[in-house]
Amino acid sequence: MDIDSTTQIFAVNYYPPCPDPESEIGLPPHTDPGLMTFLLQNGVDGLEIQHEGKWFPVDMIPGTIFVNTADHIEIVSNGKYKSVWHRSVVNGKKRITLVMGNGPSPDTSAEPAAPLLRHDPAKYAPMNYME
Ligand SMILES: O=C(O)CCC(=O)C(=O)O
Ligand SMILES: [Fe+2]
Repeated sequence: MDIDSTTQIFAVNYYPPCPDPESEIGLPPHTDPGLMTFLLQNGVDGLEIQHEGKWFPVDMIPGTIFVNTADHIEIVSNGKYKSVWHRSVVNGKKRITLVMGNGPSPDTSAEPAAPLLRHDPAKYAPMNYME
């Protein structure tokens, strides 16, 4: 995969305090495009990741950056690293997150890395960022 030029996405998420967290969702389940996503937060937890069909809260260590594997890593690694399904729940506190997504340029075709195909068939067809 050619990564001479890249796509960087920067997003700020604001989750206001919610009086009824049980019946609301901050951000619905999704995976991120790109290779990896870096996330910082204001000390208030709310991110959850899915593992074997169940949701688990991320107990973020203060002062650290949380790194999520994203869609292109799954393709390039031929499925060895999965793109993590995640969502955000709300609670009674204001929550702010800074999210930085990193990936190849939009027209770059991502495909399973050739050395990984010596013993295994390709599980993904080549596709570009927008697909
Ligand atoms: O704010 C969060 O906890 C997650 C944000 C997120 O997943 C995203 O912006 O893609
Ligand atoms: Fe995300």
